[in-house]
Amino acid sequence: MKKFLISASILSANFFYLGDEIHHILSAGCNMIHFDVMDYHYVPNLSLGPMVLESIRKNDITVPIDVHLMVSPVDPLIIPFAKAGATYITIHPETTNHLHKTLYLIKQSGCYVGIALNPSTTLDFLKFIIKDIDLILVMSVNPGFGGQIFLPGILNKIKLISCLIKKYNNKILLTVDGGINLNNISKIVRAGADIAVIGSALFKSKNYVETIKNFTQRILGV
Ligand SMILES: O=C(CO)[C@@H](O)[C@H](O)COP(=O)(O)O
Repeated sequence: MKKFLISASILSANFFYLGDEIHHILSAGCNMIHFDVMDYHYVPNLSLGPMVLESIRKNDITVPIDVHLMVSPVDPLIIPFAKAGATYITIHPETTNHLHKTLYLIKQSGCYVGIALNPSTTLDFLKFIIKDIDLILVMSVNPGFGGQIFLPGILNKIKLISCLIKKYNNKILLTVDGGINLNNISKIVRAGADIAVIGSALFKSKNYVETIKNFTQRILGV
């Protein structure tokens, strides 16, 4: 049985104190870091580059880091983020012309392979790559910004993907990203998720320890 993990989306952190923010969320009990990369082209926002990731790794942060590349074209950024210390590299299928080649490039770079699905992305193509991936990131908001509202229709999509994973490749980690809060976390766990990416519900809260404790209670209560 997979242990349910909480991944902190540092896009919502206070960048002035990024190092402290990371230490605080990890000592509060977060298991992973979610690192959003945006290029002002694939999504209408600009965020973090490999230098920031490298600084995080140079400061003894050893937890898994999922680098979510919301950039197009995606291939040129895979090696720089792998070298900077990514554990998972997660890409959107529409940001490459040759998906298998891109997945292979991630694997060759020494990282685990993730695929991100926008709310409107259908699941048909998954059967052709399901043996080649380690993580599926189900977007429950349209990518580009933290602080958006969870799209309730995505719960069914999580259930469908969870069934596919159980049938074809049970090692895949099913991750849900966008608008997760204390009111919907139980439903997300029940739908079959393995990892919750949490941004504003964590970083905009007053007390990270309390917040993670509250999330954990709800997760364990499922
Ligand atoms: O990738 C994205 C948005 O594009 C997410 O990782 C968000 O940054 C999650 O933040 P919240 O929705 O939890 O505030």
